[in-house]
Amino acid sequence: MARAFLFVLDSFGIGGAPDAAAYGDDGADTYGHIEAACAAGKADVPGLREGPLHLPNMRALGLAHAAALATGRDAPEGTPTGFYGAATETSSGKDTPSGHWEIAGLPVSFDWGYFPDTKPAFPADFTDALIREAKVPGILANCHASGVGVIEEFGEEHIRTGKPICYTSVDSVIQIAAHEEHFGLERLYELCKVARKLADPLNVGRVIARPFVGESPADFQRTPNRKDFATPPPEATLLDRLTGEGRKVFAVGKIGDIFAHRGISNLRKAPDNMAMFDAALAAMREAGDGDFVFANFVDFDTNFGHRRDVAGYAAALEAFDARLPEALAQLRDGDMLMLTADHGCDPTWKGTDHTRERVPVIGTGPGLSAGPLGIRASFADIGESVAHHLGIEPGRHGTSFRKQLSADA
Ligand SMILES: O=P(O)(O)O[C@H]1O[C@H](CO)[C@@H](O)[C@H]1O
Ligand SMILES: [Mn+2]
Ligand SMILES: [Mn+2]
Repeated sequence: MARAFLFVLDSFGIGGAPDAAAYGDDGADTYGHIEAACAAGKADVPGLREGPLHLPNMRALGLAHAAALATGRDAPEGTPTGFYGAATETSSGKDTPSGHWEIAGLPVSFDWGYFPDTKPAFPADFTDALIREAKVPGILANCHASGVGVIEEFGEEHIRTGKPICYTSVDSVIQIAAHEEHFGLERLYELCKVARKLADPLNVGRVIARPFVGESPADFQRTPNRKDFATPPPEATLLDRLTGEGRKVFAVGKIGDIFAHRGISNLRKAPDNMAMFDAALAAMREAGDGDFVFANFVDFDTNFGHRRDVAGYAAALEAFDARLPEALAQLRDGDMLMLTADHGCDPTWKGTDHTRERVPVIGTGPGLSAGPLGIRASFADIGESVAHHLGIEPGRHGTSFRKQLSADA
């Protein structure tokens, strides 16, 4: 029997999406632009990082080769030790649930509900019902916003009035920021549950609790107690199919929230990428034959992509890459480790939102052959390859590339 480990570097796109122009993202390339900025000395922050982007372990697996495939650039020198390809998203949303559900074999074929970039952004019916049912004195913001800025702007008024800060973005989200102590963390979660119920008829992908601490704009800070209230996937995902066969699915980081806690046998959350890496390694040690470890590393997106912090993103990639050998050292016969992403969030791009990009598919395992997988037509090929590797029936979407990885294929 086999085991499979899939690590999602949240927002680590590699450019080249054929439909990027439709999103205003033509040319967006998270990896390519970070690498170029580093090479040009524009991501030198003494004490944090300096010099060219240093990702020796992901490059060895084939990251730069995958990026060349995605963008049509010339392949770099060297022969990767892993299998590598680039995957194109077929779901229309460039958001986290769309990306992850498609990776797990379920492309999103319906349209999410979005809110217009107007003030107010939320329909009056929704806002009125939220205020009434959650018994809050009103709401603040009610617009498109970036999470850190909106807390700086409305945080003090929120503490004074008890009105939660409600905002959205180009994603299908309702985000609610509230102070962990003045408003209360549990109360914020309860408020989000009311918002979740009211958001269902609007087809909104996620309601997100964004707790923060601090007393003034100078020291307001979001805490790791963020919680996503996602709508459940409309069909069985790889996770449901695996647990339905009695396999264990270990969800690390945000994975549990993204799948509305369906198809998950074992949940591990952690406050940051390095702690999530520890949690992923622990799950790898515990996984038995036929089991699946699915981990999301969210700091890339939340702390650096949306914040358009190139040096921070580069440093986070370098820290992740430096730990990859620990995961590789855990691999035993029958194992497959893959790295991918759910969308882009190019820190050199305009605005603060995600960017439409292809994602890398790189991986390895004892006995799996190295070499190119080409451009995969859907992220679903990743989940289908996991299904194939773990020996369960194919799903309805995507094409497995697992056979290409057999030495005897
Ligand atoms: O600016 P913050 O609050 O981090 O918001 C970001 O986080 C949300 C969820 O990933 C996205 O929709 C994006 O708007
Ligand atoms: Mn994401
Ligand atoms: Mn994001």
